[in-house]
Formats: sequence, C-alpha cells, structure tokens
Amino acid sequence: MIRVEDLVFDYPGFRALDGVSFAVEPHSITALVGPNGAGKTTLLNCMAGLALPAAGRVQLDQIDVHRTPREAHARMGYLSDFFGLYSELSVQRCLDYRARAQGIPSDRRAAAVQRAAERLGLADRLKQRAGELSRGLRQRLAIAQAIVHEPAVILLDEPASGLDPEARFGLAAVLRGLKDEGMTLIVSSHILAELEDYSTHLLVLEQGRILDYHALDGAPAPNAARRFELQLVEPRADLAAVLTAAGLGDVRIEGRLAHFTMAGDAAVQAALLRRLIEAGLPVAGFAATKADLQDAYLALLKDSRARASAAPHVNGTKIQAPAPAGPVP
Ligand SMILES: Nc1ncnc2c1ncn2[C@@H]1O[C@H](COP(=O)(O)OP(=O)(O)OP(=O)(O)O)[C@@H](O)[C@H]1O
Repeated sequence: MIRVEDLVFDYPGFRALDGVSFAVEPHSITALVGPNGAGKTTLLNCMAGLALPAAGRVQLDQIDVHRTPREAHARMGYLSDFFGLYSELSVQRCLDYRARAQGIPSDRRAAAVQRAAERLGLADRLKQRAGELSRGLRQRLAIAQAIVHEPAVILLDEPASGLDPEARFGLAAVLRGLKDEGMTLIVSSHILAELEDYSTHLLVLEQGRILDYHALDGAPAPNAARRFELQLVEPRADLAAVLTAAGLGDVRIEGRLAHFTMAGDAAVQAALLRRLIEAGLPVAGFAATKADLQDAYLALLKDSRARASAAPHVNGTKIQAPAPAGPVP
C-alpha cells in the first residue's frame, strides 16, 4: 500500500533520514516512535510529499508521491503536529472549506462534511466556532478536515499531544474506528502506553534510521519464550525454589506474585499449572503478561546506543565531506 524505499533527507549540513525503507500494510495503524529529533516529522513530511528527499522514493499504491503529489494527496490525509484552524469559522465552514480545497464537487460537499463530522463525533458542533472548541475537540476537527475527502491513508503527527487522558482515550477510539472503516493510519507519538492499545505495527526511528519495525498484534512465534504472571492466595517461602525446579527462566518474586518466562503452547502451560498445584502452591491466577511496549522500546534504544558507542565509527548524522583522493599524509 505505502512503500518507502531508501529515503534520504538532508537539511543543510544535517542528514535527518538515512536510508529509510519499509512497507505499510493496508488497514493497519503504524505507531511511529523515536526520541526527539529522530526524524519522525521529517519522515511524515516526506511521505506526505511536502518535503523532497535527496534520494529514495515514496509510493502510495502505484503512485509516486513526489512525482505526482496531487494524485497522492487525493488519497492521503495529513495532520501536522502544529496544525492551524480558522478559529472564526464554524466547524461546518472549516470542513466545507477543506472539502472545496480537496475539489469535492458541490453536490457531494454537504454529505462529505456531515460524514467527516459524524466520524469524529462533531455532528452536534457544526454551528460552533472552531475557536470555541476545547483542545480535544479542536484536535478532532483537525482530523475531520484531514479526512473529509475520504483518503485511504492518513498521516498524523503527534495527534495526542496536549490532550488530557479522557480526550486521549477518545482519540484512540476514533483512530481505531477509522481503521475499522478501512483506512490505513501512520501515527507518530511519544505516548507509548496508548499506542499499544490501538496500533497494529510499531516503527522505531532513531537518528534518521529504522531501529525496529514489527507487527504488534500477531500471535507470538510458537517457540518464543513469553512472560507469565502467577498469583498465589498468599506468599510462600518455597515459591522461587518450585518455579526454578520447574525449569522456568528469569524468575522474579514479589510477595504473592511471581513473574517468569517460558516457551510452549497451551498444553505446556496446562502441565506447568498442574505441577504447581501438585506442589501445594495455592494458585489464584496464571496468565501470560502483555508485552510492555514502553519497556521494549526503552530496551531497544539502550541496546542501540550501547552498540553505537562500542562501534569504532558511528554512522553520524552530520554529513561528512568525502575523503580527499590521493595518498594519506
Ligand atoms: N529546518 C531544519 N533545519 C535543520 N535541521 C532540522 C530542521 N528541521 C529539523 N531538523 C533536524 O532534523 C532532525 C529530525 O527532526 P524531526 O523534527 O523530523 O524529528 P522528530 O523525531 O519529529 O522530533 P520530535 O519528536 O522532537 O518532534 C532533528 O535533529 C532536527 O533538529
């Protein structure tokens, strides 16, 4: 659906994207994460055709975004991290204005405005001025503007920034809803806890390069070790010994809770549970724990930085002048 190939983007004297390649599946939500300055906004700007890369290309279906940007924009919505709204216009006029800008014919415009407002939960605010809306509703209006032309893909740069927990929760539901209706979303954010709730893929960028890109909702590999939590009715002094004797890895005990890793399918889990009960442990609960996206992300960055500092030459983000030809003095 979207294919990014060997993308390189330079600001004067500074390489912000360095050989970025990935492909986005249709009807997915890709969480784009990375430290400040990693290149997320630059990547989204390139994907939206708003910044021209020094090398590489972005394709939306078969359309080259930089060669035929208008064609691409007809199928794409984009929300900048610093979006502006016409605060004196009503919600309806804001959406109508954007619908006109997108070239939606006049006989379809009112329906497009209504549909976008409904999708974002703004149908009862159409007469209200944009400047009177709360921050959360302004964010929704900005997204409604970005999807008024029913794009297949929407790129959102930090849509949750500045929102309170309730508004962020509402935004997550909106994004899930757009995906369920068939859109493909790429969302940059620093709020990993929420991304985990609605994203299907995670793309980690650091210093202009992809550090990791994987699906979040896929079933774990059959033999992959997973983390489990065991709850007892009351603490037991022999808990660690029983778990270690059962061959479990990375055993950690906190009162009546134990965490450990193990590989294996449901039959292996059932056998372990039977063994624990036969050992006399008062088991109150036993389940695989959800992977913590934030922990995984921080571990990834730590690992990458450790590798970078160990390497003799880090591929720096400063653009180096080519080495002069000829003998080295
Ligand atoms: N106009 C510019 N001129 C020079 N360098 C720039 C310019 N805009 C961004 N940069 C640099 O490019 C790098 C990538 O910036 P970008 O804004 O894409 O990162 P980001 O991951 O979106 O950061 P943040 O999470 O802070 O929004 C940063 O080091 C930034 O300082």
